[in-house]
Amino acid sequence: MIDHLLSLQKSEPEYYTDEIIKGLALILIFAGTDTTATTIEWAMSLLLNHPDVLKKARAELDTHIGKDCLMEESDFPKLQYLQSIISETTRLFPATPLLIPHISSENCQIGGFDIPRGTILLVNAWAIHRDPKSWKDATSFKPERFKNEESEAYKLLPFGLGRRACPGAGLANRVIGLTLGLLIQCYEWERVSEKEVDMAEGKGITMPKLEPLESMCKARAIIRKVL
Ligand code: HEM
Repeated sequence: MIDHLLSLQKSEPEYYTDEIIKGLALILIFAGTDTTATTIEWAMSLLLNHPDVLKKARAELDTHIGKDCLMEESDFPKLQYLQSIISETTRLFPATPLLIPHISSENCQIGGFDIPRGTILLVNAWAIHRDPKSWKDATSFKPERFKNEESEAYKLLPFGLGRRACPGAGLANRVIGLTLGLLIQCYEWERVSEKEVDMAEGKGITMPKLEPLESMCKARAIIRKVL
């Protein structure tokens, strides 16, 4: 990307200044790292509290990828349950729960409220994702609800919607899917004690866990085969 921007700098130096290029690189790092890492941590925490789901995800990987090679991006279409786990994690714990503030460009009405032009608007994705009017058993972790993607996935908005939606959604899904899939494929995971992992939320632009996740893992046989 930087290579491309530097070549644009040659043809349009007044727009593609070093500062603009630095800004673009920084926003991608800033918007893309913490959000992705936080989502993986929430997903692992949910899996540790739901060993049945973890077992089902591992079985899916063992069935469709096998025990001799590591999953790759091209395997995603075969791993529907893994995708459902990611969707259900971003439903319950959207990394940016209030998305990013927007300003109304015209006078408008939202949900019966008159909104003057220039008003700062926040979308509470966290509350929308847990609204019992939209979701059955709204606060429970049930990846199965996304089995028929068409019926439920359209109600999710962890990446925002429309023209200003997250341009990194595709990359994030691939990085989360690959990381989570490989963690499940390569290790047996367990909680550090009988006690469930604390799912309390901390504060921040991205929503961290209040207590960082601690867990135990044991390498599976596949590690010896592939490394
Ligand atoms: C789980 C991971 C991620 C989540 C939950 C997430 C979520 C979001 C949300 C909610 C927005 C604002 C959308 C709105 O206001 O309507 C946004 C914007 C943005 N995201 Fe992401 N994001 C993630 C990963 C990434 C990655 C990997 C990148 C790039 C490498 C990225 C780059 C951006 C950028 C540049 C914007 C600003 C877009 C604009 O203002 O037009 N994000 N993201």
